[in-house]
Amino acid sequence: MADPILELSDVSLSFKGLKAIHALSFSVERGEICALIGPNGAGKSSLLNILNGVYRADEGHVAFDGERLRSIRPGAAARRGIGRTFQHAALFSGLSVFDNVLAGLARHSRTTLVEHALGLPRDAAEARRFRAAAEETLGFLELTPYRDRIVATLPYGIQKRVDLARALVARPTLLLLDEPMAGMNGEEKRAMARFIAAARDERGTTIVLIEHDIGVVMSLSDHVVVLDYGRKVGDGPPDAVRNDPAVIAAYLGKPH
Ligand SMILES: Nc1ncnc2c1ncn2[C@@H]1O[C@H](COP(=O)(O)OP(=O)(O)OP(=O)(O)O)[C@@H](O)[C@H]1O
Repeated sequence: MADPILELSDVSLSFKGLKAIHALSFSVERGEICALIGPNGAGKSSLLNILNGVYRADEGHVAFDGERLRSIRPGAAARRGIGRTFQHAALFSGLSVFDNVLAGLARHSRTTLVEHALGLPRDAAEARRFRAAAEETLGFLELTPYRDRIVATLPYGIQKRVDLARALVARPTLLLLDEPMAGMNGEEKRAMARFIAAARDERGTTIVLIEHDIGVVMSLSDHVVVLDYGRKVGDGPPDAVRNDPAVIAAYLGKPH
C-alpha cells in the first residue's frame, strides 16, 4: 500500500520572473531512494532548497509525513527530521572527522546555553548521547579508522562520506543529497552507492538525491523523477523512465 512521506502538489518557484519550477507534483514513498535527474538548470537544487526550507514555494504545497510544511527554516526542517547535504561539501576542514560528525548534531541540542556553560547534568547526558551517536555513525559508514584524522588531509571520496555521516548522525527520516557522487571516481561512487543503500535498508531512511550519472541512478534508485526547465517530464521506476520517449527526448538522448 502506498505510504508517501513526501507529497508535492503544484509547487512553483520563480526567481525575479524566471520560473525555476512549474506546477510540480509528485510523491516519495517512505523508505525509498528517489533520484531527481534533468539537465543543468532544470530546477533540481531549487527543489531541494524548498524541501528543507532554504526557499519558500510561491505556489502549491508540500506535505511531509502527513503535515503541511509551511515556511519552515532549515534548522526547524532538520529538527523535524529532514537532513541535507550540499553539492559542495562544507566540512570543517581543519577539524577531525569525529568533530565534523558531532557538528551534525548541533541543531538538535536541547540544552540551554546556561546549562551548557555550567556543565549541568542534562548537558553532560546529552554530550554523552551525541558522542555515542557520532561513534555509531562512524562505524556504520566504515569511517572509524579515520576518526581522528583532520578532514583536509583525507581523499575526496572519504571527505564526501564524512559529509554523509554528518547528515546521517541525527537519524533524519528524510535525507536530501545534492550530487553526493559529483567528482568521484568509479570506485568511490560504488562505495558511496553502497552506503546510501545501507541507510535505506538498515535505517529505513527515505532518500531524495540529485545525480547526473545515469548508471548510478538506474542501479541505486527505486523511483526516478525527471525535470526539464522546471517541469516534470518523467516519474516512475527506473526501467519505465529509461524507456519513456518523453524522457529520452528531454534528457537521456541529449549530451549532458
Ligand atoms: N538564487 C537564485 N537566483 C536566481 N536564479 C536562480 C537561483 N537559483 C537558481 N536559479 C535559476 O533557477 C534555475 C534552476 O536552477 P537549479 O540550480 O535549481 O537547477 P539544477 O537542476 O539544480 O541545475 P544543476 O544541475 O546545474 O545544479 C536556473 O535557471 C538557475 O539559473
